[in-house]
Amino acid sequence: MAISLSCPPGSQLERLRQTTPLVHNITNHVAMTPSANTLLAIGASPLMAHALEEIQDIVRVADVLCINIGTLSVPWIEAMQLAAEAAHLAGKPWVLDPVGVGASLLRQQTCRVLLDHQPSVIRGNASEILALAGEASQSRGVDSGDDAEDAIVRATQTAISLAQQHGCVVAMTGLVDVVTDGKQLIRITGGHPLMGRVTAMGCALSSVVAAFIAANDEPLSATASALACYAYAGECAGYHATGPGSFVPAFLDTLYTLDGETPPLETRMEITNVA
Ligand SMILES: Nc1ncnc2c1ncn2[C@@H]1O[C@H](COP(=O)(O)OP(=O)(O)O)[C@@H](O)[C@H]1O
Ligand SMILES: Cc1ncsc1CCOP(=O)(O)O
Ligand SMILES: [Mg+2]
Repeated sequence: MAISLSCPPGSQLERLRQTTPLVHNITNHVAMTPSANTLLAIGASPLMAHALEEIQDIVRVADVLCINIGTLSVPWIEAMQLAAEAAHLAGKPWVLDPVGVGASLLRQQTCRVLLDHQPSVIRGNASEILALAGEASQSRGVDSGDDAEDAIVRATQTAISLAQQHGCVVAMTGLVDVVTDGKQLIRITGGHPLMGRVTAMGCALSSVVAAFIAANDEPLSATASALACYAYAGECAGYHATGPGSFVPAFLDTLYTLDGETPPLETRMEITNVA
């Protein structure tokens, strides 16, 4: 059953721009600069910080936290745990990006502990969503190997179960994106294959999701809006680009010029009830 969003996506982007949320990122070495540039382009304020000694101060001052496990080390894991706990206790929203969780035991154990601190949103590709739930996946390092139609169908069910189990929103991205809170499922179309040929596009998206949920009250529709903006910008940039090199500046420029008048992002969304 298709229903309309309670809050039009254009106004969610507008609220982001009006409030300029401060997004605290504990992210990987690859994604730091791309994520900061992406947040600035869309209208949020990035802050990268991972020192254990300052992590609670940073959580206190930031509007939202995004934890990305892409390049783990033990001191960073301690900081991630402390940050997630502090955010949860302070009632601040936080996003988990389980980069390459199927690739190592360390990543799996880290995610298990982080999940105890109740993320608001989990954002990953299909292989990461399957691996996070302890299911078999064709994980290929940080890239998804579960892009075939049957794998996506299975991973979508897993995303719904994960959302129900952890009481959070799960965003699973790829050729098609799905967002669920375990009750509703929103399918978002758009984007461009070049998005898979540039590193840290998913990581930066997780940070953008964080900015949207900080600026808006309802995490399910805020996450869907973030994904719809991203998909729209990716599609436009892909149209103008001749390859991954020219895609990146075109993508940042499109995010920067998105506004409330941008063609109906809600037309990219199809909503169904699942529970
Ligand atoms: N083949 C594709 N066609 C359209 N959009 C894509 C494609 N692959 C990835 N994307 C988009 O790229 C962004 C990052 O998603 P994804 O590649 O799944 O993340 P990750 O980089 O973490 O694996 C999402 O907005 C997603 O919709
Ligand atoms: C290549 C790589 N290796 C460790 S983290 C990382 C970046 C992954 O970025 P994304 O998940 O957005 O593709
Ligand atoms: Mg990723």
